[in-house]
Amino acid sequence: MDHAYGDVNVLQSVSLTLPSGTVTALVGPNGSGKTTLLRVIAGLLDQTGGTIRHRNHDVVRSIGYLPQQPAFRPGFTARETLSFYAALVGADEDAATKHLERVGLKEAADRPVEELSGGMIRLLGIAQATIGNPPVVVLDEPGSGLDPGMRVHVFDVVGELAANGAAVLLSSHDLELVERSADRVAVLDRGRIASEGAPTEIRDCVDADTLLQAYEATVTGETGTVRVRGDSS
Ligand SMILES: Nc1ncnc2c1ncn2[C@@H]1O[C@H](COP(=O)(O)OP(=O)(O)OP(=O)(O)O)[C@@H](O)[C@H]1O
Repeated sequence: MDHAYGDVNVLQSVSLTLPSGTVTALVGPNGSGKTTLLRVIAGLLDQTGGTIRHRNHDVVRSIGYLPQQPAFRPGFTARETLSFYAALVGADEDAATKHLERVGLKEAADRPVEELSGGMIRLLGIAQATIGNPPVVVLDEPGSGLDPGMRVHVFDVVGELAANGAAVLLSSHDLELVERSADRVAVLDRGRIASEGAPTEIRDCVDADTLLQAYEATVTGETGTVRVRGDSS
C-alpha cells in the first residue's frame, strides 16, 4: 500500500501480512511512517494506493486501535469511560472491569480520567483498544511513557491477546523488549519495509547478534538527525 500527504509519498509499496495469533512489531526511525501505516491499517487514513484485506468479517468490532496520544473526555472515571466503549461494541460492564484489571488499572478505576497520569491514560487506551476482543489490534507505541515494569506487563498483555488468537501490530522504539516479545518484526525505513521476519531472521539477514545491531545495519540515515520528507511551507 501507499500513502501520500499531499504530494509527499510517506508509504511506498508497503506489504504486510498480520497472521492471527501473532504479535508483529513495527520499528523504524522517527518519521519513517509507522504512525501513518498504523492509521491506514486502522482505517483512519485512506491509502493512496493498494488494498487492505481482512479475513474476519462477522464480528462487531473488527479492529482495535490505540493512538499515539490517546485522549479521553474529562469528567468521567476510567470505569465509566471504558463502560461507554464496552456498550458501543456490545460488551458489558463486567468486560470493562476485566479489561481495566488486565492493564493494571484496577485501583484507578474510579478516578476521573483528568486525574490519571500519562502512563495510566495509555493503559486506559490499551483497554479501550482491546475491548470487544477485536481480531486485529493496532497499538501505536503502547509502551511509551510507561515505567519498565509496566512496559513489560503491557507486552505480556499483548502476548496474551495474540495467544487468544488476535493479530497484533504495534509500533515501538524499545528494541530489546521487541526482540524478547514479538513473533515478527517489520523494519520501516523511509516509508518502505526494509526487513521483515522473526527477530532471529532479521538478525541473521545482516549477521547481527542483537536486534539493535540489525536495526542499525538496516536503516539509513545519520544518528541524531531526523529525516523530514516534504516541505511544510
Ligand atoms: N498530517 C501530516 N501531514 C503532512 N505530513 C505528515 C503528516 N503526518 C505525518 N507527516 C509526515 O510523514 C512522515 C511520517 O510520519 P509518521 O508520524 O508516520 O512517522 P513515525 O514513524 O510514526 O514517527 P515517530 O517514530 O516519530 O512517531 C514524516 O515525515 C512526517 O513529517
